[in-house]
Amino acid sequence: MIEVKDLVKRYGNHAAVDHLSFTVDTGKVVGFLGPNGAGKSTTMNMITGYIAPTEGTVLIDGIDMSQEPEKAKENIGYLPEIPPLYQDLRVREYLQFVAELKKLPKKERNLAVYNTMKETKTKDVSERLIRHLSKGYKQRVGLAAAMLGSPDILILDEPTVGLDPSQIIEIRELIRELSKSHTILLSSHIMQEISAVCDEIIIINKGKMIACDTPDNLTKAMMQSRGIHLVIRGERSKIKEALNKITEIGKVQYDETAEDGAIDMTVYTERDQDIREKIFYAMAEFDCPILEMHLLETSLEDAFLALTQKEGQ
Ligand SMILES: Nc1ncnc2c1ncn2[C@@H]1O[C@H](COP(=O)(O)OP(=O)(O)OP(=O)(O)O)[C@@H](O)[C@H]1O
Repeated sequence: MIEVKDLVKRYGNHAAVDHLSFTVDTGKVVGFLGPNGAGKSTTMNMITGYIAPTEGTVLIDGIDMSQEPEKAKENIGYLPEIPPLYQDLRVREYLQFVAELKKLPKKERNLAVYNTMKETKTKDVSERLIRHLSKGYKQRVGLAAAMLGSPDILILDEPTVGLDPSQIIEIRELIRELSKSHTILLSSHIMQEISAVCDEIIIINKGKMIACDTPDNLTKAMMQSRGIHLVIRGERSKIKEALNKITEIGKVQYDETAEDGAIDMTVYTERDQDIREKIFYAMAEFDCPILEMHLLETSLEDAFLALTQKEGQ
């Protein structure tokens, strides 16, 4: 479990992280989302004990990172945005070296390296020089290094940045697999990325938390209005009269005529309300058959942009 309480990091007068508090419960995969410069890496560096906070505390399974850093770090595997790989080492050599750094007992190292290579599917490249690996494989090796020592908590900073679409899918699948046995905090600036694998999403901007919820709830909560697209046969005046009966409707946007004698439009409700049945009965009362009706869903990407743009202005 990760507990972040009132965390602040100042560089001069600039607060890169500004009173941030959140919890990542054991076994959960939490996405840490924000635009470039939002403070994600700075926060992760404080959680993993790489930099000290200006204010606030980080508890890893109840152990205070600033009071007992060695003990707190024992249970964390960290994949920084740019993994510090030694380009001139072979994959197995590098992982052996990391195992030594992590003070794994000598007789356990070979098996630990073998197991992490198996889990991260890097066995095939174990004897290759790191400099000759593709970006996707380098990321896997970074992940393997983070996993050595079997930490329960994995902190992954933008693990798919710079990868091509097929490599992104592979890393995403790997994270999904790891999520079965780890607590994971994963950062990204791409909403789609995070919603695919996370139980919960924390959105930060300018060092502050602006939202924290499940991907679904976040989408719902962020929908300021819900659109319903309609194609209705009938006179415009009659349709307008019918719609006037539905008090929840905020705005009606008429589009091009869909087909002869039919009106194509989008109606918006002010809140997250489903008025499809009301539309059905109102149109039936005015003898205006509904030819088409469907909800326009707000995507998580839209919600994220709306949030960060609003905050960023
Ligand atoms: N060592 C530093 N000295 C001064 N300012 C810094 C330092 N490290 C980070 N910052 C500033 O703190 C803010 C947050 O940076 P951070 O790298 O944490 O953002 P991020 O969300 O990880 O962004 P990105 O996705 O671009 O890596 C930025 O404005 C950055 O310029």
